[in-house]
Amino acid sequence: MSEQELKALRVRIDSLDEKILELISDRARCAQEVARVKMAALPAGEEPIFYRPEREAQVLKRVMDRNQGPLGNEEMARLFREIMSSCLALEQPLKVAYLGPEGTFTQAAAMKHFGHAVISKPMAAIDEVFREVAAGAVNFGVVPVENSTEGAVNHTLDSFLEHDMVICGEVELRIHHHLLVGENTKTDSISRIYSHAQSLAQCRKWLDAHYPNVERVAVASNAEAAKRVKGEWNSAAIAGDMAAGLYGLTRLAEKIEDRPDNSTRFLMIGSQEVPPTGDDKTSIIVSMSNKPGALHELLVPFHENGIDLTRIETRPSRSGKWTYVFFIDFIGHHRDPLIKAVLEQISQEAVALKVLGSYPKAVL
Ligand SMILES: O=C(O)C(=O)C[C@]1(C(=O)O)C=C[C@@H](O)C=C1
Repeated sequence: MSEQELKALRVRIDSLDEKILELISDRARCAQEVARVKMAALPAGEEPIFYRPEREAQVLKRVMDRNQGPLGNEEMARLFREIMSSCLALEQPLKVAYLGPEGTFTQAAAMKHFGHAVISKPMAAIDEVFREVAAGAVNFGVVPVENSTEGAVNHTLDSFLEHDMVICGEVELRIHHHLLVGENTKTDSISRIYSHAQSLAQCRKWLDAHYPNVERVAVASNAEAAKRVKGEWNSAAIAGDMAAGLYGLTRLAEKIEDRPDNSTRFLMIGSQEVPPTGDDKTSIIVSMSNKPGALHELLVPFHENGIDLTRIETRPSRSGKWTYVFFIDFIGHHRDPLIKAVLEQISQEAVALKVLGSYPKAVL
C-alpha cells in the first residue's frame, strides 16, 4: 500500500469519526430529553426510573439483528452497550455493588451488563452485596449464581432466602483462568497457590498434572489471591485477565481451566420489576410439603404447558431438618397469561412460592 493510499484512507476515517461523534452526541441529547420526559410524567412524590433493562435488551438485539459486519454481532453490541451506558449516566449515574475486591470476574460481569459508566462498589461477600442493595445504598447488585463446571453458588441461593430481592437481569461470562506470579517468582520456587475455592476446583486436573505437591490455599476471591502474590516471591495465584492487569502480574500459564467452555452466570439484583420483552426468563423459589411425589407435582404443570425449564436447584430450607426449597428458572415472564396460570396451579400445591423476578434473557 502506497503512502498516498494510506493518507486517503485516514482522511476518510477522520471524516467518518466526525459523523460518528455528531451522531453519538445527538443520541446523548435524546437520552437527556428522555430523562426530562420521565420526570415530567411522574406522579408527585414518586422516584423516577431511568434504567430500563427491557429497553436496553431491545436496543442491543436490534443492533445485532441489523448488523451486517465486518464487525461481529457481539462486538457491535458491546460498543452500543457502552454508548447506552454513557447515555444513561447523563440521566442518572447508576450505583452498582458487586462481589469484590476490584478485579473479580463479578466486576467483569457487572461491566459487561451495565457498561463502564456506572459507579461500582466492591463488597467483601455475597451477603454484603444483598445487604447493600436492600439498604438502598446502591441501585443494583451483581452476584455469581452458577458455574458450568462447578454448579451452584450456594451463598447466592441462600441469600435469596434471607432477603427480599428482585432479579432484574442475567449475564454469562466465559471464565479463563491463568497462573499468575509476581515479578521475582520463578516456576520452580512456587510452594503455594492461592485462589477462590471454585476456581481451584475449575482447574483441579491442570493443578494435579502440573503442581501435584504444591499447597492449594482457598481465599475469598481470585482478585484477593492476585493481590496476595504481588508481595510474595514463592506463591502463585489463579485468576483472570482483570486481576492480572490490575496487580501487574506475569502469566506463567494461560487458560488453565479444565473445561474450555467454563462459564459463570451472574444475576443483577435490585428492587425494580422488569416488564416483558417477549424473550424473558423467570426465577422462582418453591417449597413443597415433605411427601412422596412432591417434586413430580411441582414439575407436571411446566411439562403439561410446554414451559422450558432452564435450571432446577435444591437447597436446605433452613426452617426445619431435611426440608428443602427448589430454585427454578424457566423461559417466560410471570405476567404472561400462560406462566400466570402455571404459577397459580403450583401455588395450590406448594407450601410457599416466591417469584424472584422476570428479566430479559442475556443478550451479550
Ligand atoms: O429509553 C429509555 O428509557 C432511555 O432512558 C434511553 C436509554 C438509551 O440510551 O437508549 C438509556 C437508558 C435506559 O436504560 C434505556 C435506554
